[in-house]
Amino acid sequence: MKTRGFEIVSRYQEAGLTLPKRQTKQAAGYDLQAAVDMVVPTIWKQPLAKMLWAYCQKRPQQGRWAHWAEQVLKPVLIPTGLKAYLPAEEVLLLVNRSSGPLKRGLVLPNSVGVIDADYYDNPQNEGEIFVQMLNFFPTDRLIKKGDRICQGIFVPYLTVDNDHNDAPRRQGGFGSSGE
Ligand SMILES: O=c1ccn([C@H]2C[C@H](O)[C@@H](COP(=O)(O)OP(=O)(O)OP(=O)(O)O)O2)c(=O)[nH]1
Ligand SMILES: [Mg+2]
Repeated sequence: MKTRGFEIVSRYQEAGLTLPKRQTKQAAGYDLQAAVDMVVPTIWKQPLAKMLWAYCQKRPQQGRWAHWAEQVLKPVLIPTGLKAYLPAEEVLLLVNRSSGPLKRGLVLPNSVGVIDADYYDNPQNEGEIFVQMLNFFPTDRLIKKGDRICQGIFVPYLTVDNDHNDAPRRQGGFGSSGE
């Protein structure tokens, strides 16, 4: 019987990913790994990126620099290649590892990632879990495939009285329900 768990999404079936594990007997969190190598640029480049960005707005032919500025100004979205199934009355919370900021300067700009039960197998991206990251250390950080980037904790959530939720099923993530 399936209750809650992680699965590998279709596009990473052949990528040799491993499912998240708890590292100690009573660890609450399942450590999620990066599915690919990815650079998280230092936010120290942001003042420069901001200037370049403004410059490029006036000169659209500078597309390459605009692209560079955009990469530096936005959090990086790290694919995990995973989706999670869970009961309707539970949520999977993505939280940083304590060593993330201390040893690597890495933070989740959304603080806690909320993975809803109806995100699983959604029509847009199959429910693939992404981790947002910013790097406040002064140098770029290379995250390697297989690095443990955050931890996922399954928890029950509560609803208010008379919660007649007739909203549709989730179609995607990151703003899919509108602004
Ligand atoms: O760190 C995160 C946070 C969210 N999600 C996915 C799962 C979640 O179910 C969906 C929507 O997240 P949330 O409700 O927090 O974001 P939103 O900006 O409100 O998007 P939406 O309008 O789609 O609800 O995006 C991730 O993959 N990683
Ligand atoms: Mg939402």
